[in-house]
Amino acid sequence: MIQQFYPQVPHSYRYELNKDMHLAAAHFIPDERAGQCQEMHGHTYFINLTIAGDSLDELGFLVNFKRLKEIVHKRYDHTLLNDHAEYEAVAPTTERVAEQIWKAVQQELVTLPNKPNCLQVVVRETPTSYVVYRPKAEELQ
Ligand SMILES: Nc1nc2c(c(=O)[nH]1)N=C([C@H](O)[C@H](O)COP(=O)(O)OP(=O)(O)OP(=O)(O)O)CN2
Ligand SMILES: [Zn+2]
Repeated sequence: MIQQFYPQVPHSYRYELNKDMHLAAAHFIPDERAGQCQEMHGHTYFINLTIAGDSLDELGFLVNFKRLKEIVHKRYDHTLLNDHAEYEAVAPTTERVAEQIWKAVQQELVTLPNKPNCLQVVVRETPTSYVVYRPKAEELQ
């Protein structure tokens, strides 16, 4: 079980859902300024998604927890992040990973009739390092 305190996102939506997950992935930062991180190495990434909205679907879900896991975990678990198309031009830093996860999740949410939004993505790369990604208001539906 994943237990961690996360930063809160201020909002006025009626419902807020949080989904934790973790996945194993390798990466490297192809720049000599990255030091040791230039070498391929692995992490267990811990991810938290915050989804919010004012309406639920016919099942009473903001969005199915299982679908959120599929979008992120299925795509990245046991992969080399650098191999993914989204990291062809930019390195898979924790910041970029959080941003790409937000894009993938929000892309799904805009297809839902109840129109939830992903307000925050937290990606923990190591026990001492994590990133919080929050979209701009104009990127939300
Ligand atoms: N802003 C960023 N800085 C660093 C990133 C990153 O994605 N964004 N990534 C790395 C490395 O990939 C590394 O895996 C993580 O670095 P770090 O947290 O320094 O890892 P340590 O376990 O060595 O941390 P300690 O707190 O010193 O034990 C580097 N920087
Ligand atoms: Zn790393």
